[in-house]
Amino acid sequence: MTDAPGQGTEPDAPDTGHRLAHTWHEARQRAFDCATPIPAGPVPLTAALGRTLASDVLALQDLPHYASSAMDGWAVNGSGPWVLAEPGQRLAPHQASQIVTGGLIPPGAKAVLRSESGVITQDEEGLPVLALGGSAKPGEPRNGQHIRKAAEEAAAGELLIKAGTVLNPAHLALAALAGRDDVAVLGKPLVKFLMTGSEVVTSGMPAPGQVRDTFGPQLGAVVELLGGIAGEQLKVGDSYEEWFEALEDAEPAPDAPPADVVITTGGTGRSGTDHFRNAVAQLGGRLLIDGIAMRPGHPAVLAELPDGRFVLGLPGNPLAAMMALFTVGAPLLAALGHRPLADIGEVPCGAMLDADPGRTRLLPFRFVYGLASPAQHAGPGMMRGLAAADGVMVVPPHGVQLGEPVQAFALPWGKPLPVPDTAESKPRKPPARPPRKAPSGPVDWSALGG
Ligand SMILES: Nc1nc2c(c(=O)[nH]1)N[C@H]1C(S)=C(S)[C@@H](COP(=O)(O)OP(=O)(O)OC[C@H]3O[C@@H](n4cnc5c(N)ncnc54)[C@H](O)[C@@H]3O)O[C@H]1N2
Ligand code: MOO
Repeated sequence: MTDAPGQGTEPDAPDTGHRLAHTWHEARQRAFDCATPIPAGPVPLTAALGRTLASDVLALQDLPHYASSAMDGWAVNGSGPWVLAEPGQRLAPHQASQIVTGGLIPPGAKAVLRSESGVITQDEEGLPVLALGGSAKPGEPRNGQHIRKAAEEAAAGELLIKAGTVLNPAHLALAALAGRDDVAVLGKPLVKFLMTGSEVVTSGMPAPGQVRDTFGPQLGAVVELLGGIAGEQLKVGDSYEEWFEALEDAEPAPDAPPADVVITTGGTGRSGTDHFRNAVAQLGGRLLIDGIAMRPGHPAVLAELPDGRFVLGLPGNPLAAMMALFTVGAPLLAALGHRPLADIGEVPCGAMLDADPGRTRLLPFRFVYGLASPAQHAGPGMMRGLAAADGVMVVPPHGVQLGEPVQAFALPWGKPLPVPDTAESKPRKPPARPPRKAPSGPVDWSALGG
C-alpha cells in the first residue's frame, strides 16, 4: 500500500536512466545469466533428501563390516550335540553359544542353529547340551547357514551411489550404512522473505482497509517447487529504517545460514513508502532488472548486493507478484541451483487477444476443449484465476488470434506443457491475413467447476 510520503534518512533512488528496460524474454534470460551455480558442499544426511549428489558415495568399509547372525539361536561348530560355551568365546568342534539376530559370529562358528531347531537337554553326566530338535530340518545346520557374511552387500571402496543422483530416503540410509555422516551435494539457493505492508494481516477476517496475507501461505512453497530452500519469513514495517535494517541483515541469528536470495514483497513502487531501490542503493548494490515490459508484475526489480546476495523485489499485488516470481525468480533459482533455463511451451490460444503495444501479458489459462482459454478473475490483485489454471500464456504485444499457437509456461505445481521444436527465443509473428471474428477476453468456466 502506498500511503504518506516517506521521511527520514532515505537516500535518493539510484538513477537507472530508464524504466521497463527489459522485455519479458530479456528479463527472464538476464535473471538466468546473472547468477552462477552455488558450489557443492557437505550437508548432514538429515538435510540431504532431494538434493543432487555432487560426488560418488563409496563404501568406507565392507558392508556389513563383520559376519553376523541372521537368526536368534546358537552359533555352532561342527555337528551336535554341542557343549554350551560362553557367548563370544572361540568355539571348538561340538561347541555352541547363544546368539541373537545381528550378533557378532564368534570365532570358530560354522553356522547358526535357529532357536526353534534346537533344544537344551542333558548328556549322560547330567551336563546341559544343545541338541537338534523342535522343527529342525534334515541336514540342519548346513555350513554357513544363517550367517550374514561380511562384505556381502559391498566391499570396501565399492561405488554405492553415483554423483548426480537425486537422493531419496533409501539413498540416505545407504549412505549411513556406508558410515557417512554427511554427503557432498550441489548448491541450492536459500531464500529468505521480507514482507512489507502494515495493512496486511496474517489470520482471521481482514477489516476494510486491511488485506489477508497471500504470500505467507504460498511463497515458500513455490520457492521450494522452483528448486530453492525456503528460509525465514520476516514482516517489515513501512519505515525506511526498518526496511534498510532488514535488508542489511547485519546481525543474522547465529544458527541462521546467510541467504543466497532475499525476496521482498511490496514496496516496488516509487511513492514515499516504497523503499526497495533506496535500500539497495544505500547498501552499495546494483540493479540488474528495474521494471519489465509485462503485465501484471511490471514493477519487479532484481538487484545484487556487494555481499553476493540477490534481492528480488516482487510487487505487492498478489498475482503480479507470482508473475514476477515466475519470470525472474524461477530462472534465478535455476541458475543458482545448477539447473537449465526451463523451456517455454506452446499452446493453441482459445480466444482472440488484442494487441497491447510495448508489453507482454501473462495470462493464466485453462484448457477448454484443447484450447488455452484465458482465466477470469485474473486481475493483478486476484488469485482465483491462477488457482484453477493449467498454465500461463505469454501473450506478445501484438496480440494473438483465435487458434494461433501462443507461448506458455507451466505452473511449478502443474503438469508440463508441450514444448515446440523451435527455439523459445523466437516469438511467433502475427498472421498476414486478418482472422475471422472471434470472441475475445476471458471465458466463463463456471460450468466446468474447479
Ligand atoms: N501511481 C502508481 N501507482 C501504482 C503503479 C504505478 O505504476 N503508478 N503500479 C501499480 C502496480 S501495477 C503495482 S503491481 C503496484 C506495486 O506496488 P508495490 O510493489 O509498491 O506494493 P504495495 O504498494 O505495497 O502493495 C500493492 C498492493 O498489494 C497488496 N499487498 C501487499 N502485500 C500483500 C500481501 N502479503 N498479501 C496480499 N496483498 C498484499 C497491498 O495491500 C496493495 O493493495 O503498485 C500499483 N500502484
Ligand atoms: O504489476 Mo501490477 O499490475 O502490474 O499489479
